[in-house]
Amino acid sequence: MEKSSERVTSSMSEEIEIVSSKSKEESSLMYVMELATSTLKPDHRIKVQLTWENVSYAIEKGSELTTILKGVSGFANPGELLAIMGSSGAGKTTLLNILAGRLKSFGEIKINGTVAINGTNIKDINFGYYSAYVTQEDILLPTLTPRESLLFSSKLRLPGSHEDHVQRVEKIIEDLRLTRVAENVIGSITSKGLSGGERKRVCIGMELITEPLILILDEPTSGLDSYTAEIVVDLLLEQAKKGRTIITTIHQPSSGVFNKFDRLVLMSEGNIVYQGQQSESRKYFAGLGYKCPKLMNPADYFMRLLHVVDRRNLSKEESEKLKILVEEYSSKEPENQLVNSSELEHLANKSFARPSTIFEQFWLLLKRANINSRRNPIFGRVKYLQVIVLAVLLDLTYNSIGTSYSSIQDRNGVLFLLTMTAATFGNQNACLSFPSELPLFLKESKQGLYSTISYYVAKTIADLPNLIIAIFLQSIILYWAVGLNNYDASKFFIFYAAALVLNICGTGIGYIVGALFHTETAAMAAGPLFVIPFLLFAGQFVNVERIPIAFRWVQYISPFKYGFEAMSINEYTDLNLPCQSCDSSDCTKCDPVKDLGFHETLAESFYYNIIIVIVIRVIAYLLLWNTASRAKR
Ligand SMILES: Nc1ncnc2c1ncn2[C@@H]1O[C@H](COP(=O)(O)OP(=O)(O)OP(=O)(O)O)[C@@H](O)[C@H]1O
Repeated sequence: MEKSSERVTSSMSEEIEIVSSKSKEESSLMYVMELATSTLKPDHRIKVQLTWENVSYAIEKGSELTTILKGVSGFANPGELLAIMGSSGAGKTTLLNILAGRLKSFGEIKINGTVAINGTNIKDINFGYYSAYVTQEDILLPTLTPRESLLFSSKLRLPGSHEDHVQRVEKIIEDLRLTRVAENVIGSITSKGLSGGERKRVCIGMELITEPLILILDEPTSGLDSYTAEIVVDLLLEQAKKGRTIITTIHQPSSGVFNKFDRLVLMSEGNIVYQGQQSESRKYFAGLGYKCPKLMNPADYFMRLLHVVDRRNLSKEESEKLKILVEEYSSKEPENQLVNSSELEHLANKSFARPSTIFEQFWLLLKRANINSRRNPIFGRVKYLQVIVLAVLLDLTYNSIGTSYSSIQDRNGVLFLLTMTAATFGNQNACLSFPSELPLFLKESKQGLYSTISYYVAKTIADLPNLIIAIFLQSIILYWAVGLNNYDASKFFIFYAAALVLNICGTGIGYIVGALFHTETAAMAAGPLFVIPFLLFAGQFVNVERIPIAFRWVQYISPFKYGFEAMSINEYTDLNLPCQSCDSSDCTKCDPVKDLGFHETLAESFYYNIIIVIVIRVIAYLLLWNTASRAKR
């Protein structure tokens, strides 16, 4: 929310004001006109140098202080690709995240030092306006195509007409050589789709949409074969040639990839032990007595040189080696920065113009969620398969249930099985699909692209059509075949409405579990715990009048109790069933609803369930909002 409000602060008048304070050459009328009418992306002619000075990162737990970064300094120049390498646990990702402004002192984490662009501390400007960050994991919606992903990314980030966005996206598709796969569904590890390299290029493309002047990437080649890794690095070099400042951490580059870096930062145990031109690195280490064999990949050699067996307990040999490397690096003449930050243009505190109102955001998210919901097998094919198989199974088992006394057990069985499956299928499906979308939501929410409410309402609405159709199909297939109450047409529709509300409840509980547990596996494991108590006290397993007093309250908040009750009242009203002991003369009519211990009317059971649906959805929203707020810190 904070960031999105920052985004609004930019206005055309501010842009013009900023321009007027610039050098004579830049404030030519043409330039003013161009900026004033631009789509408010950073001006690509500005060159940005990123510097960091004496950056330290420590974790203070009581009296124990663990220092992860030990006061490191350095710079990244425009037009260059800077690679940060080092042994595992050296502090590469920590440094990268500090440079990207993603880590702040908080609680036990203490961060010191300054990070600046063109001499301005990144804390004093909206760094997100000038920079973009590509995470190590590919955060994408697997159901979308690259073209769709880029188009939504463009529309959510920048203002402009549909044609502007399409043009921008097509240019990126061409630049990132994604034309051949632009219409293919992205897919994921479990569902076939784009290759790892193609997915990574889509991720980079989604960040390049705003034409950032600084691009920061966390291990963009991890998991890729050496050839694909080279393609990705080539693309980064192309972006650097356009004047961008590119910083990336990288794990084990092939020699082909290594030789492409312009500059190199080598880290060990929170220290920088080399910083300079990549082409000079072999010579530098050879000068210290660490000569890389001619036929060996220098990256492998440096990794072996910097490797330590146990970070907390360095051997004597490792400590001595590290001491020499750190001392030699400190005594080295400071590297010529090539671009002096004082010569670079001072950067103003600009923000992106707000691309859309909350309703436009909602509309865009609804369109995206709709595509996702239509193509998502969990909410699509799997859901239909679940309900159809269940309906056919019930048809075959209960076929023409009849109106004998024993049909009461069968009717209760059918209705409760439907209640149970609504709870479990809905819950499971949401537990599987909701957390899988969470990383993208959190990333975009952190970038301030939209509000949690826009996302949540769009997602909730988009998931409904499949549910409405699937439950209708299920009801049609089983209602008459099983032989449920056929008194009049309203019976079927009330049954359908109760089943639908039950399914909406089941899905809603899945959203709660997903928002609480964040990963599919954890949500799937925890999911049943959130439905079993409500099912236990829904009236079938234990007569509601016999529920222990301590647990009696559970039935009042159980959506499955009210759903089962609504279906039972609908089923048994206007249905003449004989009593068990009926001997024709003084036969009293059976009352299975009363036998189940239900007291509400049909309207009341619907009313309470609708309130519960709303409460469940509000709880899921609050949990999601809380997760998003925590991720923004
Ligand atoms: N918040 C934290 N709490 C505790 N330890 C942390 C925290 N953040 C980082 N560390 C530790 O700091 C060290 C450096 O972490 P970092 O992720 O920066 O290493 P890295 O060089 O990127 O390693 P790798 O290549 O294995 O990803 C690691 O030992 C990590 O466990």
